[in-house]
Amino acid sequence: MKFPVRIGTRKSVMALAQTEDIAKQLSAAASELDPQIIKFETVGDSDQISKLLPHGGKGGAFVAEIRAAMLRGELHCAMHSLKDMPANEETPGLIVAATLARDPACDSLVLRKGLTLEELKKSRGKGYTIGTNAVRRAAYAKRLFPEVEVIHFRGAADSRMRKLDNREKQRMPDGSEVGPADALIMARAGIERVGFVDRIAHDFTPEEMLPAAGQGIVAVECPVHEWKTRQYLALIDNHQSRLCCDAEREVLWVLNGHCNSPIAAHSVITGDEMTLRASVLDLEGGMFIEAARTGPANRPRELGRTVGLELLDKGAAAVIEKTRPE
Ligand SMILES: NCc1[nH]cc(CCC(=O)O)c1CC(=O)O
Repeated sequence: MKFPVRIGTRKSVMALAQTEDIAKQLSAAASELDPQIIKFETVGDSDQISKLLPHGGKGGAFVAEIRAAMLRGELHCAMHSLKDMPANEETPGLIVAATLARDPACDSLVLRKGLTLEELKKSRGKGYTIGTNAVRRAAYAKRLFPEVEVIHFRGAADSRMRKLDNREKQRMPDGSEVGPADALIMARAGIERVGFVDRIAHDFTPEEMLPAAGQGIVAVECPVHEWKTRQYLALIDNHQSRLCCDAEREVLWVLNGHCNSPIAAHSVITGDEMTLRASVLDLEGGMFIEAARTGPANRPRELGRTVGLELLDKGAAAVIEKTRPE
């Protein structure tokens, strides 16, 4: 007897690769399972021009429609990039039932053909454009290449690559155009999942660019009452990922971040200790508030709370409020 498991996902190349990974891990963990991938086109995907805010930010744009389908009982579970899941609002009735083993958490630099990292460094970015829509990446990019122009650039990972290579401009919400981009900053995990690893010119170290909370972790969300599904998902839950997830998301929770908050949080486990670093950046990249602590790896929320409170002590709330969408 086969048990169907209906897994909801967005239908971008990256999202499908992540969902196929879940399906493969479930089949390997329990041969009686028959994972089925149910594809959704979300507002966040179909509208590639607007900033995400009109759709309720990342959480609203990408996560809400699939969550609603789960709550209606149409799905057993759903794939999310943990990074895209808001941490400052709970969805009653849903739980993160599995976090897969983490892929690299770092951000990477991708360059158009003909441009080298040396040239970008030597020029301090002068005369070049870097495409990203993340305030965090923009702020770090400005610190690394002070004279670079950061331009709004969004779309699925594979379509960003195509726009870079074809030297396409990016249309803006008000009808104007920016670009083309000379370089992009994207998550290494996403680049790997869409098959463009050979285009990576540089992996940023955590000192150069601290990743977003949850970056590189695929999460499976599930209705709390789906006991059978939860039991199966427990088989593919990775303990270390879960600890990092809890620590990094606690920082977001303490800071009451919003979808556009310039917050970074990244944890590393060594033996039975965890080191958690987090930062809050102001929009122009002029101000970096940072905190780092090491503590027992099996107390991730305590560590997250300590680091979050230290950031607040150092003035993080004012910076976060400044960037809050109207
Ligand atoms: N916002 C889109 C998104 N959500 C998760 C990833 C990367 C993969 C991951 O962090 O698991 C990306 C693309 C990017 O940030 O470049």
